[in-house]
Amino acid sequence: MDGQPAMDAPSPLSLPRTVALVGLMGAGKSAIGKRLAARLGLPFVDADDEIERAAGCTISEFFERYGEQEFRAGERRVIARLLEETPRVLSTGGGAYMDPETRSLMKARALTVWLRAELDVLFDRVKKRTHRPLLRQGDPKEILARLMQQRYPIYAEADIVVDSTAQPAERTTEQVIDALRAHLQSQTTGQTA
Ligand SMILES: Nc1ncnc2c1ncn2[C@@H]1O[C@H](COP(=O)(O)OP(=O)(O)O)[C@@H](O)[C@H]1O
Ligand SMILES: O=C(O)C1=C[C@@H](OP(=O)(O)O)[C@@H](O)[C@H](O)C1
Ligand SMILES: [Mg+2]
Repeated sequence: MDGQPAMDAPSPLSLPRTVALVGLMGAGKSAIGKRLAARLGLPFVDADDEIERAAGCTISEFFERYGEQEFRAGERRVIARLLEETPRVLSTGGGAYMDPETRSLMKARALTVWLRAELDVLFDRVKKRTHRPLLRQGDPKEILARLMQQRYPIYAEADIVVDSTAQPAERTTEQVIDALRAHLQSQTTGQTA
């Protein structure tokens, strides 16, 4: 049996669609997405990186030069393009799923996973970073709390919800894989996840 998987080893996941991570700033979409892609042997793409590449400037510069509305339009175009590619792991920016057009495209073309996190966890992860323009418009913790109120009911429309807690990122990645497996299983057996 050398080189054979153990009898109880889970089978590799076969993903019919791109897995798109949604959630608030600091939820770990970028960090978990990268690990998830490596674990699943899939390409990884971060929509924010693609926007920066396409625009030739940082997200902060984009916001300064053109404003949030233009950013959402660029984000919409970039995500639409990425969703035409073969299945992969796609980390979106926190506002992407709030855009009705982007959201309906993601619902149609991707398996969406909401990384849900509590305020203190989010704040702890974002407080030392300065590259998120929305968090520089006032007190970052208050902004996050307000965005939680506005966005959590919408993020809840995602196919799968996984709690992103103050545990090692590898553990959260495992939980996403388990949740994906359960969801795909329920789809084939006709149960609800
Ligand atoms: N358990 C964890 N899950 C996800 N990120 C974590 C975790 N622990 C620490 N971090 C760190 O928190 C930050 C999360 O930010 P990021 O992945 O950019 O979030 P998002 O893309 O959702 O805004 C990263 O610097 C990451 O390394
Ligand atoms: O929540 C948002 O509206 C945003 C989140 C950011 O991405 P992360 O969620 O990856 O930080 C980035 O897209 C931009 O600063 C706007
Ligand atoms: Mg990110």
